[in-house]
Amino acid sequence: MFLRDLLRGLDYELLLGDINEKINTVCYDSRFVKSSSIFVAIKGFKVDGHIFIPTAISNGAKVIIVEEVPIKLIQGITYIKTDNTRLALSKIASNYYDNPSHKLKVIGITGTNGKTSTSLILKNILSHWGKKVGVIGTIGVYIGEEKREAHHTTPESLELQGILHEMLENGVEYVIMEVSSHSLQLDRVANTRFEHVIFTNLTQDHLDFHGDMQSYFNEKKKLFFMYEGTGAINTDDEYGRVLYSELNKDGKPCKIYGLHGNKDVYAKDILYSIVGVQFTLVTSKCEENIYCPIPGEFSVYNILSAITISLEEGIDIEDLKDSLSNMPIISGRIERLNINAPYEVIIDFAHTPDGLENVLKTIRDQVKGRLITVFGCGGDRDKGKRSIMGKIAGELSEFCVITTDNPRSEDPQCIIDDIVIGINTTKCEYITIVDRYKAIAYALNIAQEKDVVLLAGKGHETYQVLHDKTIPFDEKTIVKEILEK
Ligand SMILES: CC(=O)N[C@H]1[C@@H](OP(=O)(O)OP(=O)(O)OC[C@H]2O[C@@H](n3ccc(=O)[nH]c3=O)[C@H](O)[C@@H]2O)O[C@H](CO)[C@@H](O)[C@@H]1O[C@H](C)C(=O)N[C@@H](C)C(=O)N[C@H](CCC(=O)O)C(=O)O
Ligand SMILES: Nc1ncnc2c1ncn2[C@@H]1O[C@H](COP(=O)(O)OP(=O)(O)OP(=O)(O)O)[C@@H](O)[C@H]1O
Ligand SMILES: N[C@H](CCC[C@H](N)C(=O)O)C(=O)O
Ligand SMILES: [Mg+2]
Repeated sequence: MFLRDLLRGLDYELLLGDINEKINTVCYDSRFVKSSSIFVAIKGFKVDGHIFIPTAISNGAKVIIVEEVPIKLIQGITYIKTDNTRLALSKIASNYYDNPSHKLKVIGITGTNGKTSTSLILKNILSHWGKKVGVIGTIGVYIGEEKREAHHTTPESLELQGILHEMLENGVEYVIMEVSSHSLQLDRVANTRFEHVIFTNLTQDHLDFHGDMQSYFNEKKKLFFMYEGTGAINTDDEYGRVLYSELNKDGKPCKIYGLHGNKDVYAKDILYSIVGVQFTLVTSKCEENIYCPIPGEFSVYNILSAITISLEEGIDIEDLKDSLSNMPIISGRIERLNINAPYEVIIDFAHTPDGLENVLKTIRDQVKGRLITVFGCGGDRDKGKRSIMGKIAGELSEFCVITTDNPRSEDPQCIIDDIVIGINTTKCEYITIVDRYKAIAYALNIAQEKDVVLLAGKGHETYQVLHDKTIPFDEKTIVKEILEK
């Protein structure tokens, strides 16, 4: 492959060398550079990738893409300068893999909560319809039914374009992709063509990274300048309404969904139970009974967004109803464990104030005994959400066990102290136990007939990230192990 082909569509300045250079691979990490690579130097949050240029060259890089002109340019090496190397990486990666997103129908989902859940609902609908589907998100990457682990919710552009290319080679027609705000800010999804996009909601999270809600919203909004088909927006959400009014002004095709007021797609006569939801779906063309075995009001929102896109794609309503009623459980999303005990244990990924409030309210209505909540908050992430989550858990539970989530580089006790500030504003009884295994054991030990124990925050995760290592931590196995003892 020639460098000139990889640079197609990119604004750049040739500092030295030749754009007819032959290239084998593209890298943004000097440690993975091989002979005849392009090395893209990225100014990171921790280090400036420009300092690794000499290492990249000694590892075989023939082309260096920079934001800043290096002090010394070496003859025989091609140097390209561009304003934003993360953005350049996305362009080069898309060209390298022959722009796979242009040959796929990529559906992007953004919002604070509900991306993973919605992506898996949509995957099931499209698969049931007979399509081969790819999914890229928090739980992993699916190519059809083959599943792989993922390090990010939305991968770096080079990996993303590689995955899209592989999906295309494997006969995938539709790709459903969670688009995180980090990925929008860091140009991981730039130069990707989206067919449809979904906005689920926006509530507090990631303010450690974005600073404030407006900046967080501005990143999410970027996805809505990247689609060619339809944008589906939850306008029960206040940020969804702002987004819709901005797009409407520009005449961009979008459909709104929700539970309240005038919507293109909405639900009425909703019946909630611990095993699922039932409602009447109303659109301009139909009024149909829908059942889906995923509980909670938030699930109705996720289902409505998936329906909105499915109808845009022309899926037959009977097909749609059939796939929704046979929906498998979503791992770690309000998942009831199959255990031999007089009480229930539910695992959920709620790790934001809104997510926790939603899941607690959903369970609250169904609990005949006490609701015992075991939760913590992640380290090195938005500190402001901790006391809010403490208050919410305290207001909606009979008892809380405050413990560790993924502490990362922080002291777990300090994270717990932040949560305690919030729970102390409520009347809820609680205990703090740093060790999450012991915290779960404590909750199961005090649980009585008809109680529900909610383990919130880790959902599908099978590990715990401590300051110096990642250890196996699978809550489903742990609960069974504790009950067997
Ligand atoms: C905050 C954030 O997103 N950081 C991302 C960012 O890292 P960074 O800027 O700190 O990178 P850095 O370590 O300073 O390195 C700068 C450059 O030097 C290069 N380097 C570094 C060392 C070396 O020896 N040689 C070398 O070339 C690096 O490869 C990099 O290109 O660029 C990296 C490369 O793409 C990402 O892996 C990294 O994700 C980190 C690990 C991360 O944890 N991100 C999370 C917060 C994230 O993205 N989460 C969202 C989900 C959020 C949600 O729930 O909604 C996600 O999409 O996963
Ligand atoms: N539409 C929704 N609105 C609010 N809360 C939701 C919604 N859907 C799911 N939740 C709650 O939020 C938790 C996370 O849901 P999900 O994993 O689908 O979100 P996500 O957007 O993918 O999160 P992440 O950003 O961590 O990838 C769930 O376990 C549930 O408690
Ligand atoms: N995608 C989310 C996952 C959080 C999961 C929770 N268990 C935690 O570690 O905080 C994030 O990176 O903020
Ligand atoms: Mg997710």
